[in-house]
Amino acid sequence: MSAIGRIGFLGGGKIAQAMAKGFIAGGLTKASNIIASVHPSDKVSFESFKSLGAETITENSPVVKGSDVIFISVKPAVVPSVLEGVKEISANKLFISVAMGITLNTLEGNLPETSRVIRVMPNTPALVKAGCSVFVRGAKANDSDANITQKLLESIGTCEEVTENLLDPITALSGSGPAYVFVMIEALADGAVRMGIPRDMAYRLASQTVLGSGQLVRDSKVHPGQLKDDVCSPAGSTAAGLKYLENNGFRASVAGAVEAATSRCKEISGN
Ligand SMILES: NC(=O)C1=CN([C@@H]2O[C@H](COP(=O)(O)OP(=O)(O)OC[C@H]3O[C@@H](n4cnc5c(N)ncnc54)[C@H](O)[C@@H]3O)[C@@H](O)[C@H]2O)C=CC1
Ligand SMILES: O=C(O)[C@@H]1CCC=N1
Repeated sequence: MSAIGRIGFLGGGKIAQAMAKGFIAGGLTKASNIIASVHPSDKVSFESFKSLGAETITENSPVVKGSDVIFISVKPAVVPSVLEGVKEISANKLFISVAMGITLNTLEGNLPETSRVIRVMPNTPALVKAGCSVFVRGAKANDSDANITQKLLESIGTCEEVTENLLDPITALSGSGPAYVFVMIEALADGAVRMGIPRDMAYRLASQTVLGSGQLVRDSKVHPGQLKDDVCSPAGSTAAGLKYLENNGFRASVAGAVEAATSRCKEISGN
């Protein structure tokens, strides 16, 4: 058994698979230390999770009973009923919820008083150990729980502790953000294909460009506006491309997506 102990997932869908695969690939734990439950009708995530080599079942209780750390990775709407079903066996357990918009208050209110809860917002690049996660401690979570959470999340990318009031906009930024970036990569490639570049080469160059640009912002700590200016030669092609983006509301669209996604999180959380 790894130092982390057995890891359970209530819900074995996309994000659970990304995290579990990252934990295994990062050497943090073995597939044999992981167990997940899925909805009995969900053959797709049953097969996908099972293919990681981890035990995959259609009941929630064995996941809680047999795990030291239990991820809550079902859709927000079913979190209360799933917790209701395992409440009796959840005393003194550590739960880590990734459910969008489900507050610590709701999570703790649906579990026994002695359960410890941490809220996390991960993202799917965890699959390739390039995830971006944040976490918030619940009232009963102790330093050891925070350390375990940090260790788990750092094995699949970056991780920082935040306060709960930031979780909805963080969900909209880094939780949902990969989807915005994938659309951008697809759009870059579509434009390139129209200009005669082969499709596979277009994806390769577009994805490396996004990866390198993110890395440059992160590692150089230079303001992104300055880095943008550095690409724009006077009267050059980039300035022409940027003018097109500005005329078509690119900045407002991207910023607006973060605002719209935050509003949706707030609808779910009732804030
Ligand atoms: N997909 C993503 O990029 C991210 C998702 N999240 C959060 O993760 C949670 C899951 O999202 P996804 O993985 O995208 O959804 P998904 O639809 O891929 O997975 C949901 C999983 O829950 C299972 N499930 C449904 N009802 C169940 C029940 N009663 N008992 C046990 N398992 C049950 C399903 O079989 C499936 O395995 C959501 O709360 C979402 O807000 C958080 C961060 C990123
Ligand atoms: O779309 C969603 O609801 C979840 C939350 C963050 C990413 N996916």
